[in-house]
Amino acid sequence: MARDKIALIGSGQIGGTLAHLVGLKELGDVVMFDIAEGVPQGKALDIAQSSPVDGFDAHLTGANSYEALDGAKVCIVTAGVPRKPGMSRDDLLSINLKVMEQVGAGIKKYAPDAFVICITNPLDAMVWALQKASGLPHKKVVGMAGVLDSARFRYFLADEFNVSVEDVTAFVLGGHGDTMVPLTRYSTVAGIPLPDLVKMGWTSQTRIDEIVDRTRNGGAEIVNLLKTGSAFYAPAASAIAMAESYLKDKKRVLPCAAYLNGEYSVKDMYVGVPVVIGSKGVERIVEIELAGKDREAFDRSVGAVQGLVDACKKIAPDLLGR
Ligand SMILES: NC(=O)c1ccc[n+]([C@@H]2O[C@H](COP(=O)([O-])OP(=O)(O)OC[C@H]3O[C@@H](n4cnc5c(N)ncnc54)[C@H](O)[C@@H]3O)[C@@H](O)[C@H]2O)c1
Ligand SMILES: O=C(O)C[C@H](O)C(=O)O
Repeated sequence: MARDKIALIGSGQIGGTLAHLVGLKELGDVVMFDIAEGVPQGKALDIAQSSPVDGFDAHLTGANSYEALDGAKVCIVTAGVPRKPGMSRDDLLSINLKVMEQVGAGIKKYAPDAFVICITNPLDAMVWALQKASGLPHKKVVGMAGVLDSARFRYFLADEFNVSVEDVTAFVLGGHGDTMVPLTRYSTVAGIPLPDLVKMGWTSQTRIDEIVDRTRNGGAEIVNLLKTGSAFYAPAASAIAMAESYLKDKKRVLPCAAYLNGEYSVKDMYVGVPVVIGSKGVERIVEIELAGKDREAFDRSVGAVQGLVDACKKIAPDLLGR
């Protein structure tokens, strides 16, 4: 059986980690694409040379031309620039918007049947622009952020309770920015929601509030430590979970930036909500009940994403006609 082709558009920190994970997990053959000459070729060769040691079979190549995407089953987009200390993700909007226009055109021409996962920031606006620029169906274009933000929340909670990360579930919804919404009511240890764990004396509301705050600032914490760029191991692992659910039709329920057309009372926008990912792409939007403070926080977050999408529309009005 021929292996699936996975195209990684952007071969920087996340792109390289993605290629390595695709190999280690034997998810398919990899084509790494970048505008930097030699970088995708060098990384692909380096990772290919690790395959005899780790015992995986995958064909890895690098390219500087969009033709290399031809026939890709999955495209994962990290092309663009990351932020540095003192910057917000939103500061990347105008530079990365131009990149999304180029990448969208490349995908439209060479990989129109692919499942596309966007990672480039500011995420919710960039996945919106990428869908417009590529013209692919909404259910085949999705953004990665919620899996990462929820993984951070899960990790901090597991650490707080001194339990396995495997037994902690969490959902972080909304936009991938300072307004993201970690949902305590839908976050659990072995099925026990966080508010019940507070009542049981496992922790205090103050500690939960501190963990929520750390989760919201999880990206900036790493940017400030690295100084030269942003997180890449956990973001790559998160996108791989989404790609794997598509390739293996696992139908995992994952928080992703998905296109909403009325769900959650949001129209024509990508925002983080739980979705089912299977072989058809985003197969279902899971509409959970949001009440009180959670609903207010979600609406505030949607407002922030709307502001970024409006900025995209101003900078690139031609995207709207697509
Ligand atoms: N959604 C998330 O949760 C999340 C998490 C981490 C990082 N990010 C974002 O992902 C993006 C990539 O992060 P990184 O750490 O891999 O950055 P990086 O700088 O290491 O890699 C980006 C790559 O994109 C390439 N590139 C730039 N313009 C391009 C173009 N027009 N066409 C093709 N390639 C192009 C660069 O040459 C570089 O190799 C950033 O925007 C970052 O903010 C998002
Ligand atoms: O924080 C960033 O700029 C990168 C990414 O969005 C993250 O959350 O790690």
